[in-house]
Amino acid sequence: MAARTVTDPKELAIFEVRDLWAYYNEKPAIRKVSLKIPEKKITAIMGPSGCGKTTFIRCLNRLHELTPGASIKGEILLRDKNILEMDPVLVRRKIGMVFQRPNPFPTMTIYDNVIAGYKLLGVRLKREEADRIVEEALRKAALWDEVKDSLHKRGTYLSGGQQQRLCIARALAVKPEVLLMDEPTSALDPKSTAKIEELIVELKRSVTIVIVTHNIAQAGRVADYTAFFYLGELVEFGPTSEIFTVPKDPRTEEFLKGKFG
Ligand SMILES: Nc1ncnc2c1ncn2[C@@H]1O[C@H](COP(=O)(O)OP(=O)(O)OP(=O)(O)O)[C@@H](O)[C@H]1O
Repeated sequence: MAARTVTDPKELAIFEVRDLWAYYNEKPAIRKVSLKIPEKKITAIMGPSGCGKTTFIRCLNRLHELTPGASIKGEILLRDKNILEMDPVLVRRKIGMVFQRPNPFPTMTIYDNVIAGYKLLGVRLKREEADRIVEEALRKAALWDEVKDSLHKRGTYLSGGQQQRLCIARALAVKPEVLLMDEPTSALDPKSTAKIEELIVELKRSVTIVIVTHNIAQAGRVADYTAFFYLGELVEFGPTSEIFTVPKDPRTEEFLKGKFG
């Protein structure tokens, strides 16, 4: 069945994915996916376990190809430039990622975690500049007030929810154009989850967000657009309000009713 890929024509697409295939040892996990991801919006990638959600977003910042035996075919245009032909380090600077489990660098302080991206890129920052970047990123991640007096303590001293916001600050510090989030709240309690969801909605003013979520209610709460994947294919894509109320494909409807995975 053909995928429905509707976005409001007034929305600017930051990504245009064309005929994307992604493989593990020649076995396809993503099959001929085409979609446009709108800029400064939140797009949720939804679907049952194993349908290719994580593989798909890992293609968007070229992490997929780091898996042994993995390969990609197709085009991923970031503002008309194919990222598959760009320097992967530059791609990952423009397209940040936050993972399922908070993963601050355990031996580093909160401060050093936030500017770790610059160190990895070999960029030397003056003290005042580093201070400014750290404060700005922690404020954007809604963590500044909680940590401003303990910047030189280790990141791992924070609670799980705070650690995840620290990881968001670390990703934001290098000023990405897109933030990919792979089930960012699945390891968190409801209160920390609510705080991160609030933050995600706030962040779309400055950055495009693509979020993988198992949680249908979460997609409904935060996402402007939703893509539904099944067995590596994009089944349906459109404004969340439409996908949730009038899904065009029976597989989307079944999923939304909780009938599988
Ligand atoms: N490193 C790997 N090597 C081989 N196959 C893999 C690897 N990672 C994922 N796969 C396979 O690719 C397919 C898509 O997996 P992926 O993790 O992208 O799905 P997902 O929708 O994110 O799943 P989940 O919701 O369970 O996290 C699955 O069939 C999975 O078994």
